Amino acid sequence: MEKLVSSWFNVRPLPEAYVFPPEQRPGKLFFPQGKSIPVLDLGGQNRKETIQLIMKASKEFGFFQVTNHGVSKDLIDDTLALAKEFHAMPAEDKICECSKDPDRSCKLYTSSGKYATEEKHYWRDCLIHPSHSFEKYMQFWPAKPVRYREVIGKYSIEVRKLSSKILELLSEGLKLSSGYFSSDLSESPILLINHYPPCPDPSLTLGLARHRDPGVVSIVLQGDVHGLQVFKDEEWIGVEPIPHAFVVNIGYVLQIISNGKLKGAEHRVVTNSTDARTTVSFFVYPSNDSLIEPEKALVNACDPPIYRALKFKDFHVDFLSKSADAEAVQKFISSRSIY
Ligand SMILES: O=C(O)CCC(=O)C(=O)O
Ligand SMILES: [Fe+2]
Repeated sequence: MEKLVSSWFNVRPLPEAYVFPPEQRPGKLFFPQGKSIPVLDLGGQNRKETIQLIMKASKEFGFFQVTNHGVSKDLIDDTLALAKEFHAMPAEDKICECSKDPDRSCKLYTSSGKYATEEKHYWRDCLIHPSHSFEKYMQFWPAKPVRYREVIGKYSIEVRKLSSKILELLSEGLKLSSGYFSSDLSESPILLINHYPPCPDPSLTLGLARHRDPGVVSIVLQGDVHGLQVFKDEEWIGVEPIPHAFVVNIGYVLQIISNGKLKGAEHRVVTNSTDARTTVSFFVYPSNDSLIEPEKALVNACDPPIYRALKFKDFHVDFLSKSADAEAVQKFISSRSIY
């Protein structure tokens, strides 16, 4: 395997393979206070009001944070601690812990996962595995650190409940039936444990390139280190770390189902020179054979489908081949596509 950045991050200067062309570099790393993505209190009593706020945030930003979400602070702290402990292990141990499944359901990679073919590498290592079902996949999760399966198992259950709560609010806001998303549309969630070590020159490189997420929604635990940014009105907005809050964003699948009423926002990760940043992303994914298309109840003669029907696996394979290129993905999913 190519070398994990966490194994050599203190090498100086930043190697050429990580230096992005000037137009893709992060530019300003710090942003004036003021512009920020919405923060929603999910513990509020008024469900109607919560739905209005979540719909407004999903339409205008495609990104928001949630507090009072029902996942305990202790579990969040334990999860982040385990995530950091995993990436702090020696490379041989990490590789060994992620090599148990011949079908590679659990993988450790560096950069984007396309190391051999990408032009530049990202300053990031990533552990990725299915979050459910436990019966099928937990046996392939890392068994070291020793509490990994116990803590990440509990976290997977709680964050999945939170995703269902959020999807219930969104389906009500879209006037879809209750339980709309608790179907094959949310059957195959995955977890990514991202790690961005301190970087010798954060102004020249990226932790993750500008992208939209592929799934229904993503729920990200970003800890207390800055780095995530959202592109809004032609500028990058930093997502302020709020202790124990989750960052939620709309993925392509929900954009397609809602026929563009809700839109995924482009985001990226910048690095810093002093603090390692470890984050946990939970992606709500449909099963591979789910048909993803604009929901019939949301289209009509005046509002025709702007996306075509695709099996999730076909969309996903294509997405992975062109994830950073929003225009290419848009072309592929468009109802006017000539594929
Ligand atoms: O690490 C982060 O803050 C965000 C990660 C992300 O965008 C992703 O996993 O798709
Ligand atoms: Fe993302």
